[in-house]
Amino acid sequence: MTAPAQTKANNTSKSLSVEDLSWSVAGRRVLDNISFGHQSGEVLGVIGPNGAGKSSLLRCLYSYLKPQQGSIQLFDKALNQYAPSELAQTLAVVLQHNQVESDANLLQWLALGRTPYRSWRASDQAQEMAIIEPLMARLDIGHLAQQSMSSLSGGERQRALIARALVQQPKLLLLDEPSNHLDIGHQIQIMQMIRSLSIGTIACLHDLNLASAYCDRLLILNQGKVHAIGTPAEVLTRDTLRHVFGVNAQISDSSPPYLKYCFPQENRAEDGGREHA
Ligand SMILES: Nc1ncnc2c1ncn2[C@@H]1O[C@H](COP(=O)(O)OP(=O)(O)OP(=O)(O)O)[C@@H](O)[C@H]1O
Repeated sequence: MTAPAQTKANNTSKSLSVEDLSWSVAGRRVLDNISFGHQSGEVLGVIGPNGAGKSSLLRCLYSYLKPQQGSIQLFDKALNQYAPSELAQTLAVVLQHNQVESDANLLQWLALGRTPYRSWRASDQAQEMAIIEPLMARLDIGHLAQQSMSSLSGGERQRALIARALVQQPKLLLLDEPSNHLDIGHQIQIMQMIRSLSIGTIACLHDLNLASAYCDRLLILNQGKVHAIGTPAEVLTRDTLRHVFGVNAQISDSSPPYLKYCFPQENRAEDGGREHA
């Protein structure tokens, strides 16, 4: 696998700061006292087993869910102080489930990503195309420009969604499973592209090898709590894999570390002590 670029975090300035965040639903605490910072420009991967709270955390970060406790500062301003259009110029989100209800063709649909920047005057189409066309080329969807959104394959639609998020020209990108629906070639292409962006990214990822290869730091969530946060080499340990994910794996000494799973798994979670109540 391609070695990652050097760290993207350009300095110690924070784009996002989360303090003591908790969110409960139906009497259950799904997110429990979460605190972390995101450095400007860095790629932060959020990993953890199914149900750990990754998507819920992301939903809090783009203001869809309102945590009952804690604070979120986005570029030094409280998230709940952002007006909708200001937030759309600051954050772009790609969700895990990528259904798109639209009869528009890809190009028309991508142009809607410029809505937060449009005034009452006619939009500047030439300027919008200068933003959209290079992104279509970069995401390998230029040949689909005239095709209707409803006819795209799952992988094409996923790349279209990422392009649409970037058309917004956000300062921070939130991605929930960006490699969903993608073949391995496009998974690597997307992760490499994310690394090459000048803006920072927070991405929920299930593939720990992709996360290790392409993220500056990883935040491991387990049962709604931060289990660990640090570089892939710091947090991807055999103990964590066994206790959080319930798997046995060999971890290379290389940087970033590469995981090799042991098959068959003789000591799965039930025997290996996953941190379940
Ligand atoms: N609106 C809700 N009502 C009830 N339970 C919820 C709600 N939203 C999330 N949950 C529960 O909170 C837990 C965390 O869900 P979440 O989708 O955040 O996990 P995740 O880490 O993203 O999981 P996955 O890897 O499977 O996508 C799950 O047990 C889920 O069922």
